Order: sequence, then C-alpha cells, then structure tokens
Amino acid sequence: MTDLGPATVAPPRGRAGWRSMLPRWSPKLGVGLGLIAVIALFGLLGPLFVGDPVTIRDLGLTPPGGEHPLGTTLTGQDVLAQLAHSTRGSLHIGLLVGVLATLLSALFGIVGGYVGGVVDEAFSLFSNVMLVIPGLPLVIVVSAFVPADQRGSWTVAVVLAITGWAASARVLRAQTLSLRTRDYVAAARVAGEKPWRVIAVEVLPNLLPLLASQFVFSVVYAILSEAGLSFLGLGASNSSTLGTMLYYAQNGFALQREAWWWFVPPGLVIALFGCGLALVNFSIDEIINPGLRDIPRRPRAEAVREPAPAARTDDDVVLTVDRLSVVYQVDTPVHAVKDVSLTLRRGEILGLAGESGCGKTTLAYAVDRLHRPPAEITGGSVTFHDRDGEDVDVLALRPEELRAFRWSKLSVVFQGAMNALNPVITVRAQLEDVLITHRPGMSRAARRARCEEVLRLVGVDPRRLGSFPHELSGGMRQRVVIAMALLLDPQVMIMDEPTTALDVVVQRGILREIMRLRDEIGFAVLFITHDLPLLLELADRIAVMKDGEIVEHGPAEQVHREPRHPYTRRLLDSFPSLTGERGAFVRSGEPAPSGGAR
Ligand SMILES: Nc1ncnc2c1ncn2[C@@H]1O[C@H](COP(=O)(O)OP(=O)(O)OP(=O)(O)O)[C@@H](O)[C@H]1O
Repeated sequence: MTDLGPATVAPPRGRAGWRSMLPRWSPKLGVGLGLIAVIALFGLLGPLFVGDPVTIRDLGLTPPGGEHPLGTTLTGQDVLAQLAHSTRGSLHIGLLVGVLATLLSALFGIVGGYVGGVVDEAFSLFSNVMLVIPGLPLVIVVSAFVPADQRGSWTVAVVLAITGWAASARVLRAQTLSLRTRDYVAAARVAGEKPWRVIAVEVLPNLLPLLASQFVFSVVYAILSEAGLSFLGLGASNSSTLGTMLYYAQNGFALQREAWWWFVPPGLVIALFGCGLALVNFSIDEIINPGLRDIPRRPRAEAVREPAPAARTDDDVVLTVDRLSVVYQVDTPVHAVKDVSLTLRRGEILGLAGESGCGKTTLAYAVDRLHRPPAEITGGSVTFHDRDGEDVDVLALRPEELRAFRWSKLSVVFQGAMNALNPVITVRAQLEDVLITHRPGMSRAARRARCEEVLRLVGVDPRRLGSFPHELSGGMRQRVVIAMALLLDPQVMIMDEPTTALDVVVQRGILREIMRLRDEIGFAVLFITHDLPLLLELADRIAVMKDGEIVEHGPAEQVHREPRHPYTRRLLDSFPSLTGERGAFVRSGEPAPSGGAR
C-alpha cells in the first residue's frame, strides 16, 4: 500500500543510499549555497585585499565613494576593511559553535538514546535542565563573568555552544530511540557488534541529515547570538566580528548621524548569511522528509478531465469509473493508473486483483479523492449514482461537498486501518465522533444505539464500546474499523487489503462477515487485494490490474475457469494447490473438498 505516512530516513545501502542523503538540487539550494559561498569567500579572502581595519584617519564620517567604497567610520576607519575582517571573525565563531554544539548534542542525544538506562536518564535530565534555562540571559551572565581581557573568540564560542545544544539533543535522542528498535540495528547487536560500532555504522548514517540541519541551525544561532553579545559589549575582546561592528556603530550614534553605510553592511551580511543557511536547511529538511519537496508543476493540457457521463446506463450501477488516469508527478512521472474503467453494481462485490505496485491503492485513493501530491488525476471521471437517482461527479465536488459525500455515500477501509484507531480514545468516542460530524442533529441516545448496532453487525460485543483500541485483538480492531465504515449506511465500501495484517482464521471470519453484511444491508464493495484466489471465493466479478491497467474483467467464475489474459493465468498459477473449490470455505465455513483450505 502506498505509504502516505510521515517519511522516515531509510538506512543507507550502497552508493545509491549515500546519494539519497545529498540534498536534491533546487533553486532554494542554489540560492542558499550561492549566498554562503559569496560571504564565506569574502570573509576568507577579503582581508587579504582590503587595508588595515584599525587604521585611524583624519577623515571622520565619510559616505561611500572613491578610496573608501563603503565609506569610513567616525574615526576614519575603512568600513569595507572592517566588514571583511568582521565577516571572517563571525564565520570563525559560527563554525566553532556549530561544531561544538553538534558534538555535544550528538553525545547527549545519540549516545544517551542508544545506551538507554541510567545513562539516558542522566543525559536526558541534564539536557532538560539546559533546555529550561533561558539561553540569552545565561549567555549574558556567563560572558559577563569572564573578565573582558580573557574573553577571546574561543571563550565566546564555548559559552554559546554550551547554551545552544540541548534542543538538538532532544531531537536526536527521539530519533535514536526510534532507530534502535529497527530490525537492522537489532541484527547488528545480535551479531555481537560493539555499541560504538553499531552507533557509528548503523545509527549515525541515518542521522546525518538531521545532524547537518542541527549544525546549520547552530551556526545561525551562534552568529546572531554573538552579534547580540557584542552589541551589548560582552563579545570577544580580541577579535572583531559583525556584532562588534554594530556595537561601535551604535556607540558612534551612526543611526542618529544617518551614517547608514556604517551599520547597514554588517546587518546585511548577517541577514544574508542567515538567509543562505536557512535555504540550505530547507533542502536538508527535504532529505529527512521527501514529502516536503516541491512538486514540479507541469502543463495541465493533458490533465483536462472528461465530463462525467450524463446519465447511468444501468439502474443497478452505483459507481462508474471511466478512463481514470493517475500520475505521480515526480522527476520521472509514474503513470500508476492508466485509463481504468470499472462499474460497480449495487450489492455486488467487485474484486480488484494485481501484484504489489500495480496501482490498486492509487486507484482506491483517487476514486475517493484521497490522493495527495505528487499524485494527480490526469484524466477520466468517477460518477456515483445515488439511490435517490442523482448522479454525483465525484471529481468535481467542492471540498465541503466532498466531506459530506465521503463516509456517508462511500466509505473506505484501508490496509492496516486497525492501526488508525486513536489509542487514547475509547471505541465509543471514535464511533460517535463520525456521527457527530456527519449527523449533527442526532440525539445522544440515538448515537449510542447506532454505535451498538454497528458493533453487533460486525460481531463485536457492544460492551466493548468502552474499551480502548489496545484492549482489543487485531481482528476486533479491524471489525471496529469496518463498523465505523458502516455507521452512515454507505452505498459503497472500498476495502483495500482489509485483512492482510490478520491471521488466516480471523481473516476468514471477517470476510464471511463482509459477505453476510453485503447480503443483509446491500452495499456494494470494491475489494482490493493481491490475492486472486481469495477474490475467486469472495467476489462476484473480478478485474485484474497490471502496471496500472485493467487487463481482464469478468465474472469471478469465468476468470477462474477461463482466464483470458496470460497475466491472470500466471497469477492463478502462482497459487496452485492452495485454492480449494471456489467459495467453499468462505461461503460455507467448511474446508474445501480438496483439503486446500487457504
Ligand atoms: N508517492 C509516490 N511517488 C511516486 N511513485 C509512487 C508514489 N506512491 C506510489 N508510487 C508508485 O505508483 C505505483 C502504484 O503504487 P500503489 O501503491 O498504488 O500499488 P499497489 O498495487 O497498491 O501496491 P501494494 O499492493 O504493494 O500496496 C507503484 O509503481 C509505486 O511505485
């Protein structure tokens, strides 16, 4: 199933793995790197070409021009020379703090999180204490405590580093706690690797994008904080930085004298450098969470939808999907659903089978418009034929209409949906929530009665309404989700591998329940699975999907006895001796005569 959840950092494997940890080229990254490169070069090489920044001339304040492209200060010192040396000083402190704070946060966050136990508790306590101490006042106190003549750039860097690592350590700890439970980390531990090696080889590479982002953040924090400290007269005494420049400009009443050339350049360099680092940070964020990437906007000429069919051709049809196409607009666009046409009749179970990756989930999401960028519907239509005779063009519904349509006319049960139940809310509250949203006029008593009714329908004791999800078995939770999908008496239910996570016996029980409910209530089901033999037992009609296309479509019996497409034959052959007589197990609950109960 398409993973729409939050992205996690995948373990690096081989060259491709390392390449995936580099930021993708984007205008943001280009501008960010450009700004950083220009300012870094200016700081590195500029001092070699400009004169002495401390030389006092008998010029006083002079505006930019001639010999002094950025003018002079009150004491006749060249602003350009000061700017070049100050940029170097600020970069020096920024880099020192970036490295120190990143090392500290890695030590307390990663080592603590991985080792656990007392070490983690002690490290965590220390990080928390550092976190609640207000940063700037502490920096001011510590800086003021160190005598001015000993307050070099190293001292200032150390002070800033010890006040700026704790938040990053918390983030790294949380990520490490999650990583240490991953199978490949457990495998390395079981294989007898030493803890430092597991951290270095298995854990650290996964945290590199995060560490890089923390480093960038620390550099920005350091440059800005140092500027603040220097502005207050508490900065490094032996070096000039952009902050000291601003401090002297302030002391020389540059603003009042309208000597903009004195304070604007250092302010601008700080702002542009921060801006450059922030832009690079965006690109690093995109490695950690690819979902943040910009989706390239493509011309939508081919995406013009055809209007939905004006009228249904068959009174029995409840859903018509006509030539639906869905494309994932990524670097190399993925045409996941190609011109798919399906009709679903009232009360029928239509099975959609196909191997993993053929586009089943994408289709299920698109039919209910639950797809998210980069997925885009590039053509076709979805029409819902309501009981009352109205035809609804699903792709044309406005957001409000769509909200009302979903769940009450067409509900969806996704693979692993049982895990979607909120663990801290009772089953009753979660069921009632749906009714409160969609049936605001319903009385409390009626809501309760309906919740009990649907639970009974799916074979769960209504006394379980007061339970929390963790108090139910996986099968019961899945039944609760199906009950939730039934609450508003929908005419169509889309079920995407609803029982895959369950053991065979529970799976069979639920499938029998679905068939019984379909017979009792009469809703139609679009049942999606990779398990074709299962559909042979369950579905009335079957559509077989391959590479985004429907390659075969017909009554289940026909698909079973006379599969026309070679792919269908291959799918059937891949489950040779496991398939009993069609329908024997699910429909009657008896094992198949061939002894092939699946
Ligand atoms: N976010 C995405 N970006 C790019 N391609 C994607 C994205 N999500 C899915 N795809 C691609 O779309 C195609 C269809 O995926 P989909 O998840 O719909 O398949 P599926 O048949 O439901 O598979 P499964 O049974 O394993 O869930 C696959 O080739 C997949 O790689």
